[in-house]
Amino acid sequence: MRIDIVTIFPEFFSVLDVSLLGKARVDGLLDVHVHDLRSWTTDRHRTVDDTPYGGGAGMVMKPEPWAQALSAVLRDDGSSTLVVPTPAGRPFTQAIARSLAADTDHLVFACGRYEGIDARVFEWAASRCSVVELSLGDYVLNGGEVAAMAMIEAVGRLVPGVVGNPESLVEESHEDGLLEYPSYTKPAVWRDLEVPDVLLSGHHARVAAWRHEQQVERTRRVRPDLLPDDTAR
Ligand SMILES: NC(=O)c1ccno1
Repeated sequence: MRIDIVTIFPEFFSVLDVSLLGKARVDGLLDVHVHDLRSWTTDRHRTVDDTPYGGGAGMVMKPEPWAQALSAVLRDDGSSTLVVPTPAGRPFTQAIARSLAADTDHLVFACGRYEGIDARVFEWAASRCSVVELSLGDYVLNGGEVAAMAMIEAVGRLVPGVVGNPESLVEESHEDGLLEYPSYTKPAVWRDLEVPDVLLSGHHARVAAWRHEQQVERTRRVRPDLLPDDTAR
């Protein structure tokens, strides 16, 4: 999978050189390129923003640098997906992460700052690629970079080969519509707190049943909204 990121803070994404995603880049599983939006400005001050039409506080990102930048990174065949992290987007979920990891091989992240990017950029881009506006949650960040980083990690880790043991991707929160069960490791007793006996029983069927019960109980307690209506909440 190729990932292009357009931002005015390219240094923000140096973290993509470490850990699993960093190794995936070295292994050629992820091909990540970070671009400075200001590379596509033409004035001495490398201006990327201006005052909003209609008035209001803050500044809006100018359309032309974005159009130049996206023209340089979007594929000509329309196969790119432009991801716009924004609080005004659809909620980013594990299902969306799975879909992006499985169905796209080129993601372009447009990281806005200030009050956002001139809306015409996305109208223009929609004739050249799929445009998806996605929100990390119902809160506002100072820009799209933190959200893009989270989305890149959530999608990148699902690309085959990035996570060493694919089994570890299966029993995770939201993979089956439930929150994950609690996990334990040695010692069996720690500060007078014991690991549940069933996990020491070696009885795989009982362990599996207990873990599912824990998932349902935790989901009912913490995220009842995730449970189907016909499940007793
Ligand atoms: N909630 C979000 O995804 C977001 C992106 C930029 N600011 O907030």
